Amino acid sequence: MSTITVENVWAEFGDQIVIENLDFEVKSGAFLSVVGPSGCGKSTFLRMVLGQDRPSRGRLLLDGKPLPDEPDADRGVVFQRYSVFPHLTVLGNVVLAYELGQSRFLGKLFGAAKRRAKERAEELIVAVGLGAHRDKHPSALSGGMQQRLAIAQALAKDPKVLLLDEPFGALDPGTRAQMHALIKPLWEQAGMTVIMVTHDLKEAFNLGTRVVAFDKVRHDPQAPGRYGARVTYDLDLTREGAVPVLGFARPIPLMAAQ
Ligand SMILES: Nc1ncnc2c1ncn2[C@@H]1O[C@H](COP(=O)(O)OP(=O)(O)OP(=O)(O)O)[C@@H](O)[C@H]1O
Repeated sequence: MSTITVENVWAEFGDQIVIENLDFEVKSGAFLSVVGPSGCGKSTFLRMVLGQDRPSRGRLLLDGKPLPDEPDADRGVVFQRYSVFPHLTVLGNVVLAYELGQSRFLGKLFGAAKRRAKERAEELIVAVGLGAHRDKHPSALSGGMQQRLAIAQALAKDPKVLLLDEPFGALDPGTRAQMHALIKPLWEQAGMTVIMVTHDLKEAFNLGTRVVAFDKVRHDPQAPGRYGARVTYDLDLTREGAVPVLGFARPIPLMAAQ
């Protein structure tokens, strides 16, 4: 199980409100796509779920328990540009990620556990299509291959929740399509809950079981930071004839919202 509850969550930086009052639940095993205009707080939301940022108000729960305030093995993440370790091979990078997931403080495994780490890393490298490249260093990999490596690293921790922040944004359309074909079965097999931030609506709908749009519904021209983004659309794509739960097609002008 890996249900995420977003309970009255706000993100405020000084007097700038970025996110106001997000309140929804992401079912265990869902693939949630988060879309919205630039600067509306999508990455901030993802960082809060990851534990890199804290909500200024509200709570985030995983299976009913508060998510720890710092990243842990329950949560894997892939960013648009992932900083893999340049001095380690493909295999070395995935083994290290596995070791860090298993032995957080030492970051090292020994004996049978080390052998298991290597076996698991090799399975993952094959699963993401890098079997022929396991001894290469990241500098010898294309952008798409580096993202495959980043995905293998994230999966090595066997996370309950996988967070994807524009993971395919820097890839050409062909490689992007290959990555879509790769991520879907990996998600289905692992039974993880996925939250993916993307600017690409087609990608959001192709991969997601649910699409949520963030946007500001109130604007104060005198104080741009006064209002934050909320959920303006929430589409469950597993339902037949899915319809928006909330129907704000466009941001509501300040006067109309009052
Ligand atoms: N630590 C921080 N301190 C101050 N402001 C921050 C911080 N983190 C995020 N912000 C602000 O929050 C706002 C939303 O940023 P965020 O990156 O979450 O948006 P986004 O929707 O992911 O944008 P994009 O689609 O362009 O990546 C921005 O105005 C940003 O400056």
